[in-house]
Formats: sequence, C-alpha cells, structure tokens
Amino acid sequence: MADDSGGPGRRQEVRPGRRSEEQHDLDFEEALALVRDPGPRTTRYPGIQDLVQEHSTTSTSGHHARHRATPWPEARTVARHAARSVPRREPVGVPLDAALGLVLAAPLTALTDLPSFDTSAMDGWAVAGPGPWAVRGEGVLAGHAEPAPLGDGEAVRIATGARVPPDTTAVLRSEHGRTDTKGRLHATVPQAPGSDRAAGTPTVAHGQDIRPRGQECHAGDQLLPPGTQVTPAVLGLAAAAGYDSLRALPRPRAEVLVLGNELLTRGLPEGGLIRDALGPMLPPWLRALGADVVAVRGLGDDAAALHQAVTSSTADLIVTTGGTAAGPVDHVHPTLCRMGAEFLIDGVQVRPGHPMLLARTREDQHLVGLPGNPLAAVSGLLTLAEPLLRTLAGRVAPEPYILPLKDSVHGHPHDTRLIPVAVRDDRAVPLRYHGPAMLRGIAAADALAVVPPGGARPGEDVELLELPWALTG
Ligand SMILES: Nc1nc2c(c(=O)[nH]1)N[C@H]1C(S)=C(S)[C@@H](COP(=O)(O)OP(=O)(O)OC[C@H]3O[C@@H](n4cnc5c(N)ncnc54)[C@H](O)[C@@H]3O)O[C@H]1N2
Ligand code: MOO
Repeated sequence: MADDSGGPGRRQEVRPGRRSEEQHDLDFEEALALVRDPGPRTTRYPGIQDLVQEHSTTSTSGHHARHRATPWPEARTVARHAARSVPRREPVGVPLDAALGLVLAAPLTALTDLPSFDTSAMDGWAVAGPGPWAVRGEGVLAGHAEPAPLGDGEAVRIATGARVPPDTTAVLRSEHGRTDTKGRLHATVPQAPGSDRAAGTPTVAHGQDIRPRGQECHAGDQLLPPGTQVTPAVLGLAAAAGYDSLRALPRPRAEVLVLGNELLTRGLPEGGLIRDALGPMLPPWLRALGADVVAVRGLGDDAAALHQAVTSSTADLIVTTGGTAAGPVDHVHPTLCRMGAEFLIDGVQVRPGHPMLLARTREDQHLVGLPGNPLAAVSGLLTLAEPLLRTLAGRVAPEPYILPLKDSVHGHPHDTRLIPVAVRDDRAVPLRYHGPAMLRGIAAADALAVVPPGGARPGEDVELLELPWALTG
C-alpha cells in the first residue's frame, strides 16, 4: 500500500511491511559490534568464508584463479560482512561541529536537568499568589542569575527563558495583564475580536507558563542509545544537555586511486583524451556514505605506482577506478595478486558494473575496484562500497524502499540491472541515457532501480537504492 502522507510530487515509500524487531536488533547489533567486540584481532564474521569461497580463491602460489561472478544480492552481503571482519575500531571523542553523520558509541546521557532551572515560558510577569500584585521595580531577563524570591502578592517583569524567582506560582503573559494607575498588576483575559468586553473571569492557574526544572530530562537520563546516527537535531540536543564533544565510531578513512592515462582533470576532451568524471564524483559520494576521504590520486596506467600506492596506503578502504578488466593496462588484478590479497568478490552478476571487485588487502583494509565506465563505477560504489562503509561507520541499513515501475525495463537474462529512475507520482520512471559510460541518467535520477534478471513489467514493484543526497529531497 502506498503511503500517501507525503503529498503530491513527493517521493513516497511503499514498504512491504515494517521490518521486524528482530531485523532491527540485528542491524543494531551490527552497528555496535565494531565498538563492543574486543575479541581476537583475527576474528571474522561467522559465515563470510562460506559466502566468499564459492566464488573466488587465491591459490597458495598467489596466482589468482577467477571464478564465476557473485549474484548481486549476495555481493552486497559479502561486502557488509567484510566490514565486520576488521579488528575493533576504538571510539573517538569528536567535537560537536565535526560529529554530523557519525554514530554514537556511547549512550547520550543528560549531563544536566533540562531545563536546568524553573524557566518562564512567556514574556510577562512572574506572580506569587492571587492578584492584583505589586510589581517589583527591576525585571528578570534570560541569563540573569537567580532572582530574589517573590513575596505573596508580588510580581516581577520576566522574559521568556529567564529563571523564575523562588516562590513564583505562575507566569502571566504580557497580553493577559495590565497595570493600573497605582502600578498594580491585574490579570485580564483575551477579549473576543471586535468586543471590548472580557470573555470571562480572569484566572491564573497554578504553575501556568512555567517550565519546571527537569521537565524534559534529569541529569543521568539516557536521551539516545548508542548506535544513533548524529543528525543536526542530535547535535542540538547534545549541546543543550551539556556536551562539547561526543563519543563516536571513527569515520572509515577512504583513499581514491583514479587509474587511466587517458584522463584530463580540466578543459575540453581532445586528442583521444577525456575528462576524469570519477575524481570529482567519488569523494563527495563517499563522504555522503560516511567516509573520511583522505586522498584522491590520479595514477595513470602505471602498475608500479599502483602497487606502491596500495601497499603504502593506511586507509581503511582503497577505492580504485578503471583497470578492472583484462586489457593490457588493466593492472588492478595483477597488483592484488602480487600482494597476495584475498579476493572476496571478483565480478558481480550486475549490469552495468560486472567487473567490480572487493579484496582484503590487509587484516584491517579492503579495496573496492570500480570499473572505469562511469555508471558502472556508480554500480560498484552502491553494490560494494556502500554496505562496507555503512557497516564500518556503524550506520544501520535503510529500510527497503520499493515502488512500482512506470514503464517496463528489459532485463538481462542472468544478471541484475541497476537503472537510474526518477520518482514521480509514486512511480519509478526509468530514465534514458543509462549506458555504462553515461552519467546523464543518474545525474537526473532520484534512485537506482534494482531490476531482477528477466526484467520488470509496468506496475511491478522494484527495490530502489536511494542516492544519499535524495534522502532529504
Ligand atoms: N574483453 C572485454 N572487455 C571488456 C569487458 C569484458 O568483459 N571483456 N568488460 C567491459 C566492461 S563491462 C567494463 S565496465 C569495462 C571495465 O573496464 P576497466 O575497469 O578496466 O576500465 P577502463 O578500461 O580503465 O575504462 C573503461 C572505460 O571507462 C573510461 N574511464 C575510465 N576511468 C574514467 C574516469 N575516471 N572518468 C571517465 N571515464 C573513465 C575509460 O576511458 C574507458 O572508456 O571493460 C569493458 N571491457
Ligand atoms: O558492465 Mo560494464 O560494467 O558494462 O560498464
């Protein structure tokens, strides 16, 4: 059933039912495993070998034997589990202004009562007892130290956010009171429009328009559990609750190596050279997926430079672009074999992007090899890098997002297809210009539709992979 709460023209989700508590717990456990598991440094996620061995091997001689490609859904699972195999990553203290998007490694526990003192909710007068009241000379503003107590029958001017004096019984809004010629304050009530007669008897309820200390929380209350992703609202709450910095999972560090002698970094394509589309596209995309992009390097088609770059990198994830196929200057496989890296994925049953790969280069480092064709690179990014980074960052998997297709999409006989779609009127509209070398479709898209082998008919539900910037659209 379509959720029609978003209004016309908005992207809307059709969910096959809320995910079970169990599923949520699983994600939550996974999000926190990297913080909590102090286990042996070589511990691997149970089952990953089962998932991996069926599809690729590295022989004892280090020569890489290439096996059949991994089905697309399984490739994503392998990438997610690969992130769980890395040694525990220590939580870090991060100043609030650098914590957006991180995941809390510890509960957010209130460091103070909120409000931390009895506060006036309105501009007006703090009053004690029934009126009329004698008004004290000097008023109380937000930020003032604790004012002197009020005596019965006394009032004092007060601003929103100011501390109410001890023994205050209520706050009278400025529009609900008037002072007479002798300076005494009387409660009034709002008058009916066009009438000069009061609509009733003035009443001042005990405690009205006072926010009592601790109304929202008391010091020590858990405001948010560990595993919560830091949003702007979380930053605001943390600041209000007294935090200057947060304990969070560190951002996974990613390095991008752009391969290809044919690439220009500025100006118009000429003389057989083309513009590098991936150097500008991948770093912000990786950041949106939770990574800290520590370097972006163009290496040309130089096997020695690639070997040097990969073996000396200290990143958690190396992302290469191009050079994944078997051409004369496709150096990614030979370099990984030379290093004795373990291939977890070597080809995926997906179009575009089937030559993508995932290798473990060190106990605590992975490499995702993205094909050079730009839309194939996007496919590899969302198939392998996204689940890996999400899990390393401790983020919880998004809920499945499913919409019916507006038009049919031809399927590949055996492989999954990823097709850029725009979302219009609760339907996924397949976009043109979705060839592996094209970015025109994806640049206009709201999501990538997952089209199963054999294709999909109009009206058929398909899973959508959201683009990180479309989440807030
Ligand atoms: N004999 C075969 N050839 C190819 C196969 C195959 O199965 N058998 N697969 C094709 C597919 S599918 C893809 S995808 C590509 C993958 O190739 P590589 O990963 O080795 O990528 P390159 O050869 O380096 O480049 C492919 C293509 O993309 C352009 N490119 C590369 N980097 C960038 C960049 N940063 N920005 C823009 N464009 C880039 C490059 O110029 C090529 O046109 O292999 C097919 N071949
Ligand atoms: O699948 Mo390639 O990855 O067609 O561009």
